[in-house]
Amino acid sequence: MLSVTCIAPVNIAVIKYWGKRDEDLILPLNDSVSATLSTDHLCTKTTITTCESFAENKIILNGKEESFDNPRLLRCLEEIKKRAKASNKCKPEILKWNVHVKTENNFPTAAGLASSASGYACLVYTLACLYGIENEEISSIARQGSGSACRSLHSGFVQWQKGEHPDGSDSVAVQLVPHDFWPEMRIIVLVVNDARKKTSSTGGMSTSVKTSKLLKYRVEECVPKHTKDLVEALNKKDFETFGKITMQDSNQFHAVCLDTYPPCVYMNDISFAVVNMVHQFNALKKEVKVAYTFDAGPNACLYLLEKDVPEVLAVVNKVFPNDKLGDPEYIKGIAVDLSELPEAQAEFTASGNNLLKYIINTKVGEGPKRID
Ligand SMILES: Nc1ncnc2c1ncn2[C@@H]1O[C@H](COP(=O)(O)OP(=O)(O)OP(=O)(O)O)[C@@H](O)[C@H]1O
Ligand SMILES: C[C@@](O)(CCOP(=O)(O)OP(=O)(O)O)CC(=O)O
Repeated sequence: MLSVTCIAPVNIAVIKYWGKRDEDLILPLNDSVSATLSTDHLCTKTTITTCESFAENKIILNGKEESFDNPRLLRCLEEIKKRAKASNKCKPEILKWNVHVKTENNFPTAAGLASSASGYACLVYTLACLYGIENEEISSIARQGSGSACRSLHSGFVQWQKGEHPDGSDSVAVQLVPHDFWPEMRIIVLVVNDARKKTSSTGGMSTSVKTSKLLKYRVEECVPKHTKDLVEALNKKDFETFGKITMQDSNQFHAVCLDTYPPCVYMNDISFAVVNMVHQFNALKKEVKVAYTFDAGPNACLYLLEKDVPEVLAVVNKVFPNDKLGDPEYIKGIAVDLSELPEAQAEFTASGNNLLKYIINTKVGEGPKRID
C-alpha cells in the first residue's frame, strides 16, 4: 500500500480565462494570468492511497462519497498514469492498482472561490507524488481537470499560455514571478455569497463561445494587450497599471457574460457597491490604491498593497457595516487589529447592514506541497 497527502492553493485571475477552443482537452481561447493565494488561509488537502486489494477507485469530497465516473477525474488519473509509465519512475504493477482519494477544501466548494482549481491541482499533484513524477510538467494534466487548475501548480504570479498545438501539449502554466517577488501584495476576498452557484463556469463559457461577439473581440484584440501590459507592470511593480488592467479585464469579462445569450449574470448589487467603493476610494487618493476582480460569482477579490490594508478595511467596514465585526470568524486570514484601523473618510456611506458574509485577508503564496 502507498499513500501520499498534499495541499494545493487557490488562484485568482487578474486576466480571466473565459472560453475554450477545445472542450474535451480544455484548451482556452486566450492566455490568462493569476496570483496563487497562500495555503495558510485557503487550500485543498488531498490524501491518495493505492493498494492491490482495492476493488474500485473511490473519491470522498468533503466527507461525502462522489461518483468516480466523472470524465475529468478519470482523464486526470489516466494521463498521470500514462506519464508515470513513460517515465519509468514507478513499478508498472502499482499503476494497475485502484486509488482511494480523500479530499477536503477548507473553504466553500463550487461557490466561485476557485475550488475546482485547488481541487484538481491537488489531485494531480498528489497522484504525481504517488507515482514519483512530481517534478515533471503536470500543469497540462491539471488543465484537463479544470482549466484554471493548471495555474495552481505554481507559486507567485502565473501565466497560463493558451498554446497553439491541437493536442494541447503547449497549453501549460508557467511562473511569471515567485511568491516573494512583490511581498507587499495583499488579496482581500469579500465573500458576498458562498452558496453553490447556479451557472457553472464550464456551462457559462460554453454559451459565451457560441453566442457572444464581444468574446471574439476580447480574445483577439484585448487580452493580448492586457496580458502584455499587465506582465510588464508586474515586473516593474507598477501597482497603478497592474490595478487598472485587473479591473478593466474583470469588467470586460462580465460584459462578455452579459453579451452571452441567454446572459450569465454573476455580479449582483453588492458586487457593484464594491466596484463603486473602490473607484470612490481611488478617486479620493488620486491614484489606484486598490483593484477589484470578480470570477463567475458575486464575491469580490481586492488586490492592494500591505500599507493600504488598514485604510481599505476601514472603508469596507463603513460601506458594509456588519454585526459580526469583531468576531474572529468575520475577518479570517492574516490577523487585523481592528483598534488600529483609521477613521474612514466622511465621503463613504453605508450600503446596507450585514451584506458581506465574511472577509478573507490573504497574500500571494506557494504552490502545492507534500505534507505527509
Ligand atoms: N477538493 C476537490 N477535489 C476534487 N474535485 C473538486 C474538489 N473541489 C472541487 N472539486 C470539483 O470542482 C467542482 C466545483 O467547480 P466549479 O467551477 O463549479 O466551482 P468553483 O471552482 O468553486 O468556482 P469558480 O471556478 O467559478 O471559481 C466540484 O463540484 C467538484 O467536482
Ligand atoms: C471566471 C474564471 O474563474 C473561470 C474559471 O473557469 P474554470 O477553470 O472553473 O472552468 P473549466 O475549465 O470549465 O473547469 C476565470 C479564471 O479563473 O481565469
